[in-house]
Amino acid sequence: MSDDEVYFSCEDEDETTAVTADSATDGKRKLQHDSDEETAESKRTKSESNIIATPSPNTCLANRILKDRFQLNGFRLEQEGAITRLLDGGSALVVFPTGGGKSLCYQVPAVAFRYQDEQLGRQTRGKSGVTLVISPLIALMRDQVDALHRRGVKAAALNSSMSRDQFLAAQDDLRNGRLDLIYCAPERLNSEGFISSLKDIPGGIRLLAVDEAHCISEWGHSFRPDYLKIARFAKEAAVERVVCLTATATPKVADDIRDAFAIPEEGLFRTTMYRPNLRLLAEANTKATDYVAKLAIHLKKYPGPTIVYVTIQKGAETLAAQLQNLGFNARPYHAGMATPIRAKTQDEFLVSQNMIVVATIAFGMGIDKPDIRSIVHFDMPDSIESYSQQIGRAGRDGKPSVCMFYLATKDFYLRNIFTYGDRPSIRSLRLLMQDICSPARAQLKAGDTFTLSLYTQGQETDIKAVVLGILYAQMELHFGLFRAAGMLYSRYKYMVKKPDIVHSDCSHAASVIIAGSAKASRWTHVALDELADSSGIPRANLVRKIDEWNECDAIELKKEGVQNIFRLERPLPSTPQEIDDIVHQLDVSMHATEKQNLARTKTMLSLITDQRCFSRAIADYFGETSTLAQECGHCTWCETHKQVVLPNEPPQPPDPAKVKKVLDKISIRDDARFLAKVAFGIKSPRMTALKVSQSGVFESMNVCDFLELLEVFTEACERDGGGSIEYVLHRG
Ligand SMILES: Nc1ncnc2c1ncn2[C@@H]1O[C@H](COP(=O)(O)OP(=O)(O)OP(=O)(O)O)[C@@H](O)[C@H]1O
Repeated sequence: MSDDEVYFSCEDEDETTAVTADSATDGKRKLQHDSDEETAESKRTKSESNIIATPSPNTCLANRILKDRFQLNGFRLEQEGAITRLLDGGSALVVFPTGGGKSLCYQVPAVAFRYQDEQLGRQTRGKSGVTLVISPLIALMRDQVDALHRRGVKAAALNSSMSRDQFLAAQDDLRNGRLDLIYCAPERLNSEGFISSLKDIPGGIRLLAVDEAHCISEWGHSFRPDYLKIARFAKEAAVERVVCLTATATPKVADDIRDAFAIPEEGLFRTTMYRPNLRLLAEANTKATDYVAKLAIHLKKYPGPTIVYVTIQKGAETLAAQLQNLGFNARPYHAGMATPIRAKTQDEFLVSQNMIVVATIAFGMGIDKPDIRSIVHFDMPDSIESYSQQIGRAGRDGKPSVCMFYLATKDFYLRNIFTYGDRPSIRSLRLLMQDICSPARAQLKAGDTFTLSLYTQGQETDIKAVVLGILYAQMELHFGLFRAAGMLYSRYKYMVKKPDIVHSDCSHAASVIIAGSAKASRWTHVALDELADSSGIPRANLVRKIDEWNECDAIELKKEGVQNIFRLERPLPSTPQEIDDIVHQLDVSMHATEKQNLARTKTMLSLITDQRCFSRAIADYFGETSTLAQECGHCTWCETHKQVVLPNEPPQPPDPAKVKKVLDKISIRDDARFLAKVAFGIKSPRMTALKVSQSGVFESMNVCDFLELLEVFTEACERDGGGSIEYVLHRG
């Protein structure tokens, strides 16, 4: 089908055009900021469509595109409302469960803008702008782009898995207005180059679609700091309208998303998570239980395609092997496995009638298999959000399916490893701030840039990469210290493939590079910073020259040593007091995150152990005002009216002999949290450097409560004069 084969078959085409002109002008060229006029307008549209059966012109256009371009017969529940709102110029928050059809909510408008513009004579061809989709999942981007191409929609993704040629072609298409949709990961918004290239798109960004939008909220279960920058970007790039999409948003998270993107209340489109065909079962087991034997009985009783969720990669491998030994067609799946093996497992699962995938959370996103008959939680998920998303993968064909949750006290150990492992010690935060605010950087002014390797800094300060990312986002967004401006590579090396091009290049940059490079046996190494300093040619010009050779295939290029670039918004803090203030505030915020994660585990536990219907509890958690009865009739509570009780297996108090052994083996006294992590079994960069795992004391006190360990080791550090300060989290 060609571009132009989407026709308007509304009964009255003239009216279509006339009303479209009205509504589209309202939302033109700006983010909708909850103006009274627009609120009234969209309310009127909603209530009118209830009274009169005639759909609005934009609804007509959306339906036509759905049918002609996507070959689908009609919209599901709230899709039409959300898409119409976007085409009317408003922004929206779409909360549909997994598989609910969120993607169409931006794909249909992305195709529609051109037709809207042509109808209105508003834009000339190729200047209808683009829909920018921010998605964290590269595999999902690829699948969606392929599916859109099959439907004749012009879409591309910009991501690290693409070849250079694909990347350049996509950028060229984008610059020249040949794309309806462009996908990228949130991290790309850290690149000043990418952001400035978006400014030149003919017609601008008509719609910004933010997938997995719950990641923007610090209350969400998977907060990602780069998401906070998307809202700032939306304002600065004069994005016309925004659609945020998520499968899980509590009322608090939904409010956060709406606040960040100025989406008024009527822009929220939520459908229920409730699935009448899912039986939600749970049982609690004691330490003495043979969990694998129990699982085997369950899997025999409920055959069919099954996903068994576990928390850690090793757990997936071990359990899959145990099930194979028992004769099941079981396979592991986790992010640590090679991509071709993962792809094979996924492909086989999609067509299998009896396969069991033992997986970490890495499995499931984008899997749209209708006949998954069973989901098992062998370990406790991190939140109700994750639980509901995972059970939502069962029974999409509407047939009865079973979800089993095995609860045990061992689950808390793993959850605590994540929760406590993510909190850096005061020592780490202090080292971080001292490194950032080094005397050399104290000379820099607002607008100047500095570079550093986050990898090296993480190692030196003993902070995990993901946590470092959160801390940097806070320094950027809460303290306004600097902005991430992109990345550069500290080491370049090349092999000449077309000597005629390289050696006949008589530009100044080329001769400086050729003269200043050092040839080893295979590769020629270029020390760019030194060359830039000695030649006076800006580094960027040297990089451009090397990239130019690479783009015309004259060289094979390798870039190494990633450095992050930051542009200062104001001079960095220089006095110890200023630095200490920031350290303290960062610690307070990390403490709050720790508390939130503990509360999330507790809420997950209550869902299973309270005396109430599981389905009702999930609906209440997400603030659904659905018509679901007080009891669903098909969960463990409704079926038995017996409470699932967690066995009373409390942690053991720290054994002084074991504490002494840790202190004997590890001489560190400036970081009590580090010692508690060693004893509990939480890895950290400093531990790897000191080879602590070979000391015989790593994980030696994993039966204890982490906070009790922290108290004991804090006392030991104070006694031994290490001066470790830790704010111990109070219970309750
Ligand atoms: N109106 C519709 N009619 C028929 N099929 C639809 C409709 N809307 C979506 N679908 C189909 O439903 C499936 C799931 O859609 P989609 O991938 O957009 O869901 P999603 O909400 O993004 O799910 P996830 O949260 O898992 O990413 C797709 O195969 C899609 O083609």
